[in-house]
Amino acid sequence: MIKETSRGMAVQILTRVEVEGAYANLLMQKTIARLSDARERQFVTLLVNGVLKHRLTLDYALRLHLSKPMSALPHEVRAILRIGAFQVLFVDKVPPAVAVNESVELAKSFPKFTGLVNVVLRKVLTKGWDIPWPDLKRDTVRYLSVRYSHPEWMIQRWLKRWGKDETEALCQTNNEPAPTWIRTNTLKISRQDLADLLIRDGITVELGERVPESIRIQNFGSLEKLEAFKAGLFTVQDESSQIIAHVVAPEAGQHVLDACSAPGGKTTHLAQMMNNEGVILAFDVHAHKLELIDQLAQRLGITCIETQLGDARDLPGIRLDSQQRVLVDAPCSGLGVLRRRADLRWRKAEQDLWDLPILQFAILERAASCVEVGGDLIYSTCTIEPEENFELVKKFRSAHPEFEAVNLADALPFELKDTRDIQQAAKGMLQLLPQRHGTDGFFLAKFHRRS
Ligand SMILES: C[S@@+](CC[C@H](N)C(=O)[O-])C[C@H]1O[C@@H](n2cnc3c(N)ncnc32)[C@H](O)[C@@H]1O
Repeated sequence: MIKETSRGMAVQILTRVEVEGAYANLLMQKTIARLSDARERQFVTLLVNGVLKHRLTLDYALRLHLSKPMSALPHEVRAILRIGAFQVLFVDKVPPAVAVNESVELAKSFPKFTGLVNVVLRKVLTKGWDIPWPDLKRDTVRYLSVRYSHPEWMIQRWLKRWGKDETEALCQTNNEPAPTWIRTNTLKISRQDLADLLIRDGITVELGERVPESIRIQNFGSLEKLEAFKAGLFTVQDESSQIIAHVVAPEAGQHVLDACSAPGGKTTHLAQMMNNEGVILAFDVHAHKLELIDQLAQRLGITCIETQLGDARDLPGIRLDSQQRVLVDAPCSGLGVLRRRADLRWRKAEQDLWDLPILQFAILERAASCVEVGGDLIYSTCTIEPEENFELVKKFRSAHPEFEAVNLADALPFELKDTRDIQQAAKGMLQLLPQRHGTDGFFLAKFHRRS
């Protein structure tokens, strides 16, 4: 049995993720709840997310000192080696010798492998980053894949689209820790007043430049414990996601449909913009996720949302031409948020980029049929792949001439600077890219139904 220390817990979580395919985030939340010390909880999170993200690089570095493949070792021993190598190579605040000794301690639960863990990690420590990488020029895909721990199929796509330098920059950004953004609940407080409250709680704040409600926060413990959180003064939402409600631009009293709404980040933002007046029909295909919307709305003091269980390809009970605004925040591959979701890169396959656009297109078409004449349709995803974004929108536009593109320069809450973005925006579309914009990868498009 592995000890219940913070490193031991990280080994348990990583083992279950690998063996059972468990979702790292959910499992981690449950497991670290057993720890009373916030710093220990943070350390487990750092180890688990770090190993998940950098797994390919770590295995490459470890394999140099192993006579057999990692797959020949018990799962727990693999996790111990990866955690040890991660601390040695990536974590400055842990002295490398401590990282190795603690890993050897853990490996004592697997006596046959204690010596191996000791020898291999000491070699990793001695070599450091002096690693013989694949040749960058001759084998660019493999180099970028093992150097930045991304699947080769992703690298191949991005290289074709953007070339080596930009692909490398994207991979680097994906490996950085994601910033935490919150959205002010403007039904209850102004952004400045909220920022002042948070500063009094010792939190570092920075007002966002793209969205008038956004605040970037640092140096916080458990957000749920803050009075401002309990009072519903804010919710956690990336700044790029906060752009969407501004582009939808609903007005108080309107009928709005949110076709894929859970867990309710954008739905509740729409409600704020409508001053909680009107009706938002919030659909989702998963009942348990609809409960999250209800809980969030309750905490934020929002009452104009009606959650409805249903497939957005059917939208049962919704009349044609009945909605003034329709949002399709589609289920997608999520390739724009790899820095935020540590294990996502290993959960996706290129096949998803064939299957998802079929679902996305069917949802978009049905949702479009609900837009009233003179109303607006907004499509968004958190991916950077053209099949789910530009190509899908192009197909939709040619099938639906009753919709015209809305120039996003007039709809966005911030000014575009890059000429490429300005040109795209004039055609009603915008692709935010982590490596260019420093945001999550996000796509949005807006169409107006002609009268
Ligand atoms: C990108 S997420 C939506 C995020 C949400 N708009 C927010 O801001 O919090 C996509 C959602 O679509 C839902 N979904 C997937 N397939 C669906 C379908 N066929 N019909 C309706 N919802 C679906 C998923 O359950 C997921 O909650």
